[in-house]
Amino acid sequence: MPSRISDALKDHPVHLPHNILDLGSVKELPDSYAWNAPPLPCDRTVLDLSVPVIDLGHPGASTLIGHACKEWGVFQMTNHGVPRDLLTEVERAGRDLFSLPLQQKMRVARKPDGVSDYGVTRISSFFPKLMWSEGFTVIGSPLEHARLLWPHDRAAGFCDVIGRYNDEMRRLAGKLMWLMLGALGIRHHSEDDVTWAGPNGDFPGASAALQMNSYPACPDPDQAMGLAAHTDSTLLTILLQNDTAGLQVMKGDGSGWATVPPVDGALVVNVGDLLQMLTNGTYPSIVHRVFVTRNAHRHSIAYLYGPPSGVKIAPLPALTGPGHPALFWPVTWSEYLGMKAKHFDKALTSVRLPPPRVSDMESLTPDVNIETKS
Ligand SMILES: C=C1C[C@]23C[C@@]1(O)CC[C@H]2[C@@]12CCC[C@@](C)(C(=O)O1)[C@H]2[C@@H]3C(=O)O
Ligand SMILES: O=C(O)CCC(=O)C(=O)O
Ligand SMILES: [Fe+2]
Repeated sequence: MPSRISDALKDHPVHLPHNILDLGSVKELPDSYAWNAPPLPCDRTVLDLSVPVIDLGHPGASTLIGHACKEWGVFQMTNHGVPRDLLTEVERAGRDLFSLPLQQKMRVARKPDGVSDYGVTRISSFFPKLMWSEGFTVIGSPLEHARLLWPHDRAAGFCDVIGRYNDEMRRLAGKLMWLMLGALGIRHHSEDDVTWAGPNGDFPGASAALQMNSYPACPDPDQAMGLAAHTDSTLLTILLQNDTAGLQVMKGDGSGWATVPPVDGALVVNVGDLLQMLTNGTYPSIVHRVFVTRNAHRHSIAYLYGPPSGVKIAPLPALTGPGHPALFWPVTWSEYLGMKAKHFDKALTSVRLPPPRVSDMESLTPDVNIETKS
Protein backbone atom coordinates (compact mmCIF):
# COMPACT_ATOMS: atom_id res chain seq x y z
CA MET A 1 0.00 0.00 0.00
CA PRO A 2 1.33 3.51 -0.78
CA SER A 3 2.25 5.47 2.34
CA ARG A 4 2.26 9.10 1.17
CA ILE A 5 -0.26 10.98 -0.95
CA SER A 6 2.32 11.46 -3.68
CA ASP A 7 2.92 7.68 -3.80
CA ALA A 8 -0.81 6.99 -3.95
CA LEU A 9 -1.17 9.31 -6.92
CA LYS A 10 1.84 7.86 -8.72
CA ASP A 11 0.14 4.47 -8.59
CA HIS A 12 -2.82 5.96 -10.49
CA PRO A 13 -1.39 8.01 -13.36
CA VAL A 14 -3.62 10.52 -15.12
CA HIS A 15 -2.68 11.23 -18.72
CA LEU A 16 -2.90 14.72 -20.16
CA PRO A 17 -5.02 14.85 -23.30
CA HIS A 18 -2.83 14.97 -26.42
CA ASN A 19 -4.78 17.86 -27.81
CA ILE A 20 -4.54 20.19 -24.78
CA LEU A 21 -5.67 23.65 -25.86
CA ASP A 22 -4.91 27.19 -24.84
CA LEU A 23 -8.49 27.71 -23.61
CA GLY A 24 -8.09 31.47 -23.39
CA SER A 25 -7.73 31.80 -27.14
CA VAL A 26 -10.44 29.35 -28.30
CA LYS A 27 -13.29 31.12 -30.15
CA GLU A 28 -15.66 28.17 -30.60
CA LEU A 29 -16.28 25.29 -28.20
CA PRO A 30 -14.57 22.17 -29.59
CA ASP A 31 -16.64 18.97 -29.50
CA SER A 32 -14.24 17.39 -27.01
CA TYR A 33 -15.36 20.07 -24.51
CA ALA A 34 -19.10 20.03 -25.31
CA TRP A 35 -21.04 18.24 -22.56
CA ASN A 36 -24.11 17.34 -24.60
CA ALA A 37 -25.13 14.22 -22.63
CA PRO A 38 -25.70 13.92 -18.86
CA PRO A 39 -24.27 15.22 -16.62
CA LEU A 40 -25.28 18.45 -18.34
CA PRO A 41 -23.78 21.73 -17.17
CA CYS A 42 -26.99 23.58 -18.02
CA ASP A 43 -29.20 21.60 -15.62
CA ARG A 44 -29.01 24.67 -13.45
CA THR A 45 -31.73 23.81 -10.95
CA VAL A 46 -30.35 26.56 -8.82
CA LEU A 47 -31.87 26.86 -5.39
CA ASP A 48 -32.47 30.20 -3.82
CA LEU A 49 -30.58 29.14 -0.71
CA SER A 50 -27.49 30.64 0.86
CA VAL A 51 -24.59 28.72 2.24
CA PRO A 52 -23.92 30.04 5.77
CA VAL A 53 -21.36 32.82 6.18
CA ILE A 54 -19.74 32.52 9.62
CA ASP A 55 -17.62 35.06 11.48
CA LEU A 56 -14.83 33.05 13.13
CA GLY A 57 -14.56 35.69 15.85
CA HIS A 58 -18.17 35.10 16.92
CA PRO A 59 -18.38 33.51 20.39
CA GLY A 60 -20.76 30.88 19.03
CA ALA A 61 -18.61 30.10 15.96
CA SER A 62 -18.08 26.43 16.87
CA THR A 63 -21.82 25.79 17.23
CA LEU A 64 -22.58 27.66 13.99
CA ILE A 65 -19.88 25.69 12.18
CA GLY A 66 -21.18 22.39 13.57
CA HIS A 67 -24.65 23.25 12.33
CA ALA A 68 -23.39 24.29 8.89
CA CYS A 69 -21.33 21.09 8.57
CA LYS A 70 -24.34 18.92 9.45
CA GLU A 71 -26.85 20.73 7.29
CA TRP A 72 -24.65 21.69 4.36
CA GLY A 73 -21.14 20.28 4.53
CA VAL A 74 -19.91 23.72 3.48
CA PHE A 75 -19.76 27.30 4.77
CA GLN A 76 -17.95 30.54 4.12
CA MET A 77 -15.89 32.15 6.86
CA THR A 78 -14.87 35.73 7.53
CA ASN A 79 -12.53 37.02 10.23
CA HIS A 80 -10.31 33.98 9.68
CA GLY A 81 -7.04 35.75 10.45
CA VAL A 82 -5.35 35.25 7.07
CA PRO A 83 -3.90 38.66 6.14
CA ARG A 84 -5.78 40.30 3.30
CA ASP A 85 -2.49 41.12 1.54
CA LEU A 86 -1.55 37.45 1.48
CA LEU A 87 -4.90 36.55 -0.13
CA THR A 88 -4.22 39.18 -2.78
CA GLU A 89 -0.66 37.94 -3.32
CA VAL A 90 -1.58 34.27 -3.68
CA GLU A 91 -4.43 35.13 -6.03
CA ARG A 92 -1.98 37.14 -8.13
CA ALA A 93 0.52 34.25 -8.06
CA GLY A 94 -2.15 31.96 -9.52
CA ARG A 95 -3.14 34.51 -12.17
CA ASP A 96 0.50 35.04 -13.16
CA LEU A 97 1.08 31.33 -13.50
CA PHE A 98 -1.94 30.65 -15.68
CA SER A 99 -1.37 33.70 -17.84
CA LEU A 100 1.95 32.26 -19.06
CA PRO A 101 1.90 31.01 -22.65
CA LEU A 102 0.77 27.39 -22.95
CA GLN A 103 4.18 26.17 -24.20
CA GLN A 104 5.76 27.60 -21.09
CA LYS A 105 3.22 25.92 -18.77
CA MET A 106 3.79 22.67 -20.64
CA ARG A 107 7.40 22.71 -19.38
CA VAL A 108 5.91 21.61 -16.05
CA ALA A 109 3.15 19.45 -17.50
CA ARG A 110 2.23 16.50 -15.33
CA LYS A 111 4.09 13.32 -16.21
CA PRO A 112 1.80 10.28 -16.31
CA ASP A 113 2.88 9.32 -12.79
CA GLY A 114 3.47 12.88 -11.57
CA VAL A 115 1.73 14.73 -8.79
CA SER A 116 2.84 18.33 -8.42
CA ASP A 117 2.41 20.16 -11.69
CA TYR A 118 0.34 21.64 -14.50
CA GLY A 119 -2.48 19.63 -16.02
CA VAL A 120 -6.12 18.70 -16.18
CA THR A 121 -8.02 17.74 -13.04
CA ARG A 122 -7.37 14.18 -11.87
CA ILE A 123 -11.06 13.26 -12.13
CA SER A 124 -11.01 13.89 -15.92
CA SER A 125 -10.46 10.22 -16.59
CA PHE A 126 -13.99 9.45 -15.35
CA PHE A 127 -15.71 11.68 -17.89
CA PRO A 128 -16.11 11.42 -21.64
CA LYS A 129 -15.61 15.16 -22.20
CA LEU A 130 -12.87 17.56 -21.17
CA MET A 131 -13.40 20.23 -18.55
CA TRP A 132 -13.00 23.92 -19.26
CA SER A 133 -10.22 24.42 -16.74
CA GLU A 134 -6.55 24.01 -16.08
CA GLY A 135 -4.85 23.28 -12.78
CA PHE A 136 -1.52 23.45 -11.04
CA THR A 137 -1.07 21.11 -8.09
CA VAL A 138 1.54 21.75 -5.41
CA ILE A 139 2.54 19.03 -2.97
CA GLY A 140 5.65 20.02 -1.05
CA SER A 141 7.86 22.73 -2.52
CA PRO A 142 7.02 24.12 -5.97
CA LEU A 143 10.61 25.36 -6.43
CA GLU A 144 11.73 22.85 -9.04
CA HIS A 145 8.77 23.71 -11.25
CA ALA A 146 8.82 27.43 -10.54
CA ARG A 147 12.43 27.50 -11.80
CA LEU A 148 11.30 25.99 -15.08
CA LEU A 149 8.58 28.62 -15.42
CA TRP A 150 10.31 31.81 -14.38
CA PRO A 151 13.68 33.45 -14.02
CA HIS A 152 15.35 33.10 -10.64
CA ASP A 153 13.83 36.04 -8.75
CA ARG A 154 10.26 35.43 -9.88
CA ALA A 155 10.50 31.71 -9.05
CA ALA A 156 11.68 32.58 -5.54
CA GLY A 157 8.86 35.13 -5.16
CA PHE A 158 6.24 32.57 -6.24
CA CYS A 159 7.58 29.98 -3.78
CA ASP A 160 7.69 32.51 -0.98
CA VAL A 161 4.01 33.38 -1.41
CA ILE A 162 3.00 29.74 -1.68
CA GLY A 163 5.07 28.91 1.41
CA ARG A 164 3.46 31.66 3.50
CA TYR A 165 -0.02 30.75 2.26
CA ASN A 166 0.54 27.07 3.09
CA ASP A 167 1.63 28.02 6.62
CA GLU A 168 -1.49 30.11 7.16
CA MET A 169 -3.69 27.36 5.77
CA ARG A 170 -2.12 24.72 8.02
CA ARG A 171 -2.76 26.89 11.07
CA LEU A 172 -6.31 27.64 10.01
CA ALA A 173 -7.13 24.04 9.10
CA GLY A 174 -6.00 22.88 12.57
CA LYS A 175 -8.18 25.54 14.19
CA LEU A 176 -11.15 24.58 12.03
CA MET A 177 -10.73 20.91 12.92
CA TRP A 178 -11.18 21.76 16.60
CA LEU A 179 -14.10 24.09 15.96
CA MET A 180 -15.80 21.37 13.93
CA LEU A 181 -15.00 18.56 16.36
CA GLY A 182 -15.66 20.80 19.38
CA ALA A 183 -19.24 21.19 18.18
CA LEU A 184 -19.55 17.41 18.56
CA GLY A 185 -18.15 17.45 22.08
CA ILE A 186 -14.65 16.31 21.08
CA ARG A 187 -12.00 18.32 22.92
CA HIS A 188 -8.24 18.88 22.63
CA HIS A 189 -7.33 16.72 25.57
CA SER A 190 -9.26 13.68 24.35
CA GLU A 191 -6.10 12.10 22.89
CA ASP A 192 -7.89 8.78 22.84
CA ASP A 193 -10.20 10.14 20.20
CA VAL A 194 -7.92 12.04 17.84
CA THR A 195 -4.70 10.08 18.20
CA TRP A 196 -2.69 12.19 15.77
CA ALA A 197 -3.49 15.54 17.43
CA GLY A 198 -0.55 17.41 18.97
CA PRO A 199 -0.41 18.79 22.52
CA ASN A 200 -0.98 22.39 21.47
CA GLY A 201 -4.21 21.83 19.65
CA ASP A 202 -2.37 21.43 16.36
CA PHE A 203 -2.03 18.45 14.05
CA PRO A 204 1.67 17.83 13.50
CA GLY A 205 2.51 16.01 10.30
CA ALA A 206 -0.84 16.70 8.64
CA SER A 207 -0.67 16.21 4.85
CA ALA A 208 -1.86 18.77 2.36
CA ALA A 209 -1.96 19.74 -1.29
CA LEU A 210 -2.57 23.12 -2.90
CA GLN A 211 -4.64 23.06 -6.06
CA MET A 212 -4.60 26.26 -8.15
CA ASN A 213 -7.46 26.33 -10.66
CA SER A 214 -8.11 28.52 -13.70
CA TYR A 215 -11.42 28.68 -15.58
CA PRO A 216 -11.01 30.96 -18.62
CA ALA A 217 -14.01 32.76 -20.13
CA CYS A 218 -15.78 30.30 -22.40
CA PRO A 219 -17.44 30.86 -25.81
CA ASP A 220 -20.32 28.45 -24.97
CA PRO A 221 -20.71 28.23 -21.18
CA ASP A 222 -24.01 26.32 -21.31
CA GLN A 223 -22.30 23.34 -22.85
CA ALA A 224 -19.02 23.52 -20.96
CA MET A 225 -18.16 22.18 -17.50
CA GLY A 226 -15.54 23.96 -15.42
CA LEU A 227 -15.13 21.14 -12.97
CA ALA A 228 -17.53 18.20 -12.84
CA ALA A 229 -19.41 17.22 -9.68
CA HIS A 230 -17.22 15.56 -7.08
CA THR A 231 -16.46 15.40 -3.40
CA ASP A 232 -12.95 16.02 -2.08
CA SER A 233 -11.23 13.08 -0.42
CA THR A 234 -9.92 15.36 2.34
CA LEU A 235 -10.78 16.00 5.97
CA LEU A 236 -11.54 19.55 4.89
CA THR A 237 -10.78 21.90 2.01
CA ILE A 238 -10.28 25.66 2.30
CA LEU A 239 -11.02 27.50 -0.92
CA LEU A 240 -10.14 31.01 -2.05
CA GLN A 241 -12.19 32.13 -5.06
CA ASN A 242 -11.75 35.35 -6.99
CA ASP A 243 -14.65 37.72 -7.58
CA THR A 244 -16.28 35.55 -10.26
CA ALA A 245 -19.02 33.12 -9.18
CA GLY A 246 -18.76 29.52 -10.37
CA LEU A 247 -18.75 27.18 -7.38
CA GLN A 248 -22.01 25.29 -6.81
CA VAL A 249 -22.79 22.84 -4.04
CA MET A 250 -25.43 20.14 -4.01
CA LYS A 251 -27.85 20.56 -1.13
CA GLY A 252 -27.58 17.42 0.99
CA ASP A 253 -31.11 16.25 0.19
CA GLY A 254 -30.25 16.34 -3.51
CA SER A 255 -32.90 18.98 -4.21
CA GLY A 256 -30.59 21.15 -6.34
CA TRP A 257 -27.49 23.25 -6.65
CA ALA A 258 -26.75 26.33 -4.59
CA THR A 259 -24.22 28.83 -5.89
CA VAL A 260 -21.57 29.93 -3.40
CA PRO A 261 -21.22 33.64 -4.23
CA PRO A 262 -17.82 35.26 -3.78
CA VAL A 263 -17.78 37.23 -0.52
CA ASP A 264 -14.98 39.76 -0.34
CA GLY A 265 -12.17 38.48 1.90
CA ALA A 266 -13.98 35.25 2.82
CA LEU A 267 -12.76 31.67 2.45
CA VAL A 268 -15.00 28.69 1.67
CA VAL A 269 -14.65 25.56 3.80
CA ASN A 270 -15.97 22.23 2.65
CA VAL A 271 -16.23 18.88 4.37
CA GLY A 272 -14.34 16.08 2.65
CA ASP A 273 -14.89 12.32 2.64
CA LEU A 274 -12.37 11.63 5.44
CA LEU A 275 -14.23 13.98 7.81
CA GLN A 276 -17.45 12.19 6.96
CA MET A 277 -15.71 8.96 8.03
CA LEU A 278 -14.13 10.49 11.15
CA THR A 279 -17.49 11.89 12.32
CA ASN A 280 -19.25 8.62 11.50
CA GLY A 281 -21.43 10.36 8.94
CA THR A 282 -22.47 13.32 11.11
CA TYR A 283 -20.74 15.78 8.77
CA PRO A 284 -21.41 14.68 5.19
CA SER A 285 -18.91 15.51 2.48
CA ILE A 286 -20.33 17.92 -0.04
CA VAL A 287 -20.79 17.33 -3.77
CA HIS A 288 -19.65 20.41 -5.66
CA ARG A 289 -18.89 21.53 -9.20
CA VAL A 290 -17.89 24.65 -11.12
CA PHE A 291 -19.67 26.38 -13.97
CA VAL A 292 -18.00 28.79 -16.37
CA THR A 293 -19.11 32.07 -17.90
CA ARG A 294 -18.82 33.83 -21.23
CA ASN A 295 -16.98 36.92 -20.11
CA ALA A 296 -15.08 36.38 -16.90
CA HIS A 297 -11.94 34.39 -16.11
CA ARG A 298 -12.34 32.65 -12.77
CA HIS A 299 -9.49 31.57 -10.50
CA SER A 300 -9.54 29.57 -7.29
CA ILE A 301 -7.03 28.03 -4.92
CA ALA A 302 -7.98 24.99 -2.88
CA TYR A 303 -6.02 23.86 0.17
CA LEU A 304 -6.73 20.15 0.51
CA TYR A 305 -6.07 19.03 4.07
CA GLY A 306 -5.76 15.52 5.42
CA PRO A 307 -4.17 13.47 8.19
CA PRO A 308 -0.46 12.58 8.38
CA SER A 309 0.59 9.72 6.14
CA GLY A 310 0.10 6.36 7.80
CA VAL A 311 -2.71 7.56 10.10
CA LYS A 312 -5.84 5.46 9.70
CA ILE A 313 -9.06 7.44 9.76
CA ALA A 314 -11.99 5.67 11.42
CA PRO A 315 -15.12 6.92 13.17
CA LEU A 316 -14.20 8.60 16.47
CA PRO A 317 -14.94 6.29 19.43
CA ALA A 318 -16.93 9.11 21.09
CA LEU A 319 -19.32 9.11 18.15
CA THR A 320 -19.96 5.37 18.11
CA GLY A 321 -21.51 3.08 20.67
CA PRO A 322 -24.63 1.05 21.29
CA GLY A 323 -27.14 2.07 18.64
CA HIS A 324 -24.40 3.97 16.77
CA PRO A 325 -22.17 1.41 15.11
CA ALA A 326 -19.10 2.56 13.22
CA LEU A 327 -20.17 3.10 9.61
CA PHE A 328 -16.72 3.05 7.96
CA TRP A 329 -13.65 0.89 8.20
CA PRO A 330 -10.25 2.50 8.85
CA VAL A 331 -8.23 3.85 5.92
CA THR A 332 -5.23 6.14 5.45
CA TRP A 333 -5.58 9.11 3.10
CA SER A 334 -3.25 7.39 0.63
CA GLU A 335 -5.31 4.22 0.66
CA TYR A 336 -8.45 6.23 0.18
CA LEU A 337 -6.97 8.25 -2.71
CA GLY A 338 -6.24 4.90 -4.36
CA MET A 339 -9.90 3.90 -3.93
CA LYS A 340 -11.05 7.26 -5.22
CA ALA A 341 -8.80 6.89 -8.26
CA LYS A 342 -10.45 3.54 -8.95
CA HIS A 343 -14.08 3.99 -7.87
CA PHE A 344 -14.53 7.81 -7.97
CA ASP A 345 -17.95 8.66 -6.47
CA LYS A 346 -18.41 5.10 -5.18
CA ALA A 347 -15.21 5.26 -3.09
CA LEU A 348 -17.04 6.25 0.11
CA THR A 349 -19.52 3.42 -0.31
CA SER A 350 -16.62 1.02 -0.80
CA VAL A 351 -15.38 1.72 2.76
CA ARG A 352 -18.82 1.40 4.40
CA LEU A 353 -19.53 -1.07 7.17
CA PRO A 354 -20.93 -3.62 6.88
CA PRO A 355 -19.16 -4.07 3.55
CA PRO A 356 -21.55 -3.22 0.72
CA ARG A 357 -23.09 -6.03 -1.29
CA VAL A 358 -22.41 -5.74 -4.98
CA SER A 359 -26.14 -5.46 -5.60
CA ASP A 360 -26.30 -2.47 -3.21
CA MET A 361 -23.88 -0.60 -5.36
CA GLU A 362 -24.68 -1.84 -8.83
CA SER A 363 -21.00 -2.88 -8.81
CA LEU A 364 -18.23 -0.56 -7.70
CA THR A 365 -17.75 1.09 -11.05
CA PRO A 366 -18.01 4.87 -11.02
CA ASP A 367 -21.27 6.53 -11.95
CA VAL A 368 -20.09 9.25 -14.28
CA ASN A 369 -23.57 10.72 -14.32
CA ILE A 370 -23.22 11.77 -10.70
CA GLU A 371 -25.98 14.31 -10.23
CA THR A 372 -26.99 13.86 -6.63
CA LYS A 373 -25.39 12.51 -3.55
CA SER A 374 -25.85 8.75 -3.08
C1 LIG B 1 -4.39 15.41 -2.47
C2 LIG B 1 -5.20 15.52 -3.48
C3 LIG B 1 -6.66 15.64 -3.41
C4 LIG B 1 -7.07 15.71 -4.86
C5 LIG B 1 -6.03 14.88 -5.51
C6 LIG B 1 -4.78 15.50 -4.89
O1 LIG B 1 -3.67 14.81 -5.18
C7 LIG B 1 -4.49 16.90 -5.39
C8 LIG B 1 -5.62 17.35 -6.22
C9 LIG B 1 -6.94 17.13 -5.46
C10 LIG B 1 -8.08 17.27 -6.41
C11 LIG B 1 -8.51 18.72 -6.67
C12 LIG B 1 -9.70 18.70 -7.66
C13 LIG B 1 -10.78 17.71 -7.26
C14 LIG B 1 -10.14 16.35 -6.88
C15 LIG B 1 -11.23 15.30 -6.62
C16 LIG B 1 -9.14 15.98 -7.95
O2 LIG B 1 -9.33 15.31 -8.92
O3 LIG B 1 -7.91 16.54 -7.63
C17 LIG B 1 -9.20 16.54 -5.72
C18 LIG B 1 -8.51 15.28 -5.17
C19 LIG B 1 -9.30 14.72 -4.01
O4 LIG B 1 -9.67 15.43 -3.08
O5 LIG B 1 -9.57 13.52 -4.04
O1 LIG C 1 -12.84 26.24 -8.19
C1 LIG C 1 -13.60 25.93 -7.29
O2 LIG C 1 -14.41 26.72 -6.81
C2 LIG C 1 -13.63 24.53 -6.74
C3 LIG C 1 -12.34 23.80 -6.91
C4 LIG C 1 -12.43 22.41 -6.36
O3 LIG C 1 -13.49 21.89 -6.14
C5 LIG C 1 -11.20 21.67 -6.08
O4 LIG C 1 -10.09 22.14 -6.42
O5 LIG C 1 -11.33 20.58 -5.47
FE1 LIG D 1 -13.27 20.07 -4.93
